Amino acid sequence: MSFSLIGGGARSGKSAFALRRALQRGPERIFIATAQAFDDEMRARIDRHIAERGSDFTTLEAPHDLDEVMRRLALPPTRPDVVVVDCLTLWLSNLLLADLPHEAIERRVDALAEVLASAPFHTWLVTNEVGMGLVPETPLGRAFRDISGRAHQRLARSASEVYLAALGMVLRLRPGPVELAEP
Ligand SMILES: Nc1nc2c(ncn2[C@@H]2O[C@H](COP(=O)(O)OP(=O)(O)OP(=O)(O)O)[C@@H](O)[C@H]2O)c(=O)[nH]1
Repeated sequence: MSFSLIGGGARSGKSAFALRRALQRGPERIFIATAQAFDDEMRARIDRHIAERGSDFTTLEAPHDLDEVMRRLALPPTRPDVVVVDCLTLWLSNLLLADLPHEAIERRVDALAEVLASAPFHTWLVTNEVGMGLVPETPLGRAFRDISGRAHQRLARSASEVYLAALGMVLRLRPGPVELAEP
């Protein structure tokens, strides 16, 4: 079908925007989280998100196998109306931290782009726009920045819509012309 890519910085409102838009689709909604709760602060944050979503979405967790989970969802009998993936960048960092070679990660991004574009439901793919600050000090940080940037270029090529959340607004980059919306 088609997918929307939405990026932005931390607390830019990108996830809330994607969730609101997803609510406008059919009643079978799935939320796929790629985050893992490694400490109490993250656990509390995740619990808040779960409470906010309430019963509007069925939650799946896919910190490493996002591409595989999307492939399975695209097959009958599972047929959601809409899927929200939050977020691409954490999935990429999970793969990097699992020591996957960079080329293998890029192949998985390709596979993800293909399944998102062909799935029989719409997907909102949330991501963090990284790389606009200082050059990261560590090789791992630099690899993450580069892999994220390349993944965004790849995914934007296949996305039917692309949005950027910044300065408390959501800017629609595709389809043009540029449009402003409340975050
Ligand atoms: N494991 C897990 N993670 C979740 C769940 N719900 C949300 N998350 C994670 O929470 C993270 C987003 O939370 P925040 O850090 O508060 O949001 P943010 O990206 O800084 O802010 P926004 O730009 O407003 O979206 C995402 O990485 C999600 O994967 C869940 O049910 N389980």
